[in-house]
Amino acid sequence: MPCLPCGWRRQCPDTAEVRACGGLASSKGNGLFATRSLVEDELLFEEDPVCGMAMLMFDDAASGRFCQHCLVLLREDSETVSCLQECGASYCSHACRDAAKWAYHDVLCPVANPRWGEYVERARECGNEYYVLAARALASLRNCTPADDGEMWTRTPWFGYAAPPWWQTMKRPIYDTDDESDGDSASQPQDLDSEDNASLDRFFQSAVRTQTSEMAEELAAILANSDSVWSSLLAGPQASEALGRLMGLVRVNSMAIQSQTGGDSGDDVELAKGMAIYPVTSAMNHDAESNCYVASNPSEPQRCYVRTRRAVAAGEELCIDYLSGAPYSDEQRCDILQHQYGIPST
Ligand SMILES: C[S@@+](CC[C@H](N)C(=O)[O-])C[C@H]1O[C@@H](n2cnc3c(N)ncnc32)[C@H](O)[C@@H]1O
Repeated sequence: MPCLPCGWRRQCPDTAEVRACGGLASSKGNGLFATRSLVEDELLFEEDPVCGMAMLMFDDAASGRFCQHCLVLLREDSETVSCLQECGASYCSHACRDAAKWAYHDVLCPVANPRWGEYVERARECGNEYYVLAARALASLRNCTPADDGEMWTRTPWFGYAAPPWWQTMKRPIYDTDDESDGDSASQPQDLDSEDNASLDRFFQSAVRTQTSEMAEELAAILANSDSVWSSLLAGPQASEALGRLMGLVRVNSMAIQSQTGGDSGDDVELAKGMAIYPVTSAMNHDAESNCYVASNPSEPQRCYVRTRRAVAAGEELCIDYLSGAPYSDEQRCDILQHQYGIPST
């Protein structure tokens, strides 16, 4: 297979560069910095997701109505293009079908590979579409040549992206003890002390690791015939760690995307939700008082546009608000930032 440009490698625009946050901010890892002064509402750059990873979140009702690759609405009067294996996936154009096929669909098609259908079903049972995004990311590697040496993870084109083990990016669920509808409130222990909590946390993390290990084994089998150069990522005892870090990468770097291509308001608004990883945008750290924001255009839902909110000096870090526009209380925001992203409350 020819070595085609790999979307994971970050190609910065001339307005910005990725580098380590130094000094007191060094615990943030890398960040994106302005290479020159910028004016208010300046378009810094625009980009598409790496390997075209827009996807629907197990939303069967919506999935037939939106392009499976770019999430644009498939209008009744417009021509659609179907997966050549006839798995039911529809696309808005040949370009989208080809892009999906190149990135992941020729190996991750439930007709070409029935084990893939089973994997998606398991991901759905786990209520976790990150497993699907992680699989797409791994499948996309077959188009990339590994860097020269080092252990396999350091040779991936996403080496350098934040990738905590994903069991560190989630909080043990707390079930609603007020909800008596399931009659199970007696099983919810009240007044746990810190030792009980720590023990339940350990139990939860170990269950997540076991689940990840099973999914890694399944994914290794699915990719076995297509992904030989990279198969060692999911081989041996390190397999669950590798998938766990990839899941963590997906969890802390993906952005919600939304397609809204019906009427402006009322019942005829069509909504589809997806997630995607943007190579350069994913280098941007969070700031509640951010100097930049991410905009999108409903007719091109997967493309993101990063713009300044205010004038920015050369050398200043460029940040976005990770939870911008989300209807969370201050307490919920702190909780999500801390548990999902590992960002301490200020
Ligand atoms: C999308 S990545 C941002 C780029 C990342 N710093 C890197 O090195 O690739 C999100 C991760 O960056 C770190 N991060 C982002 N904003 C932060 C902040 N305000 N304070 C501390 N860490 C932050 C957290 O580890 C978070 O999970």
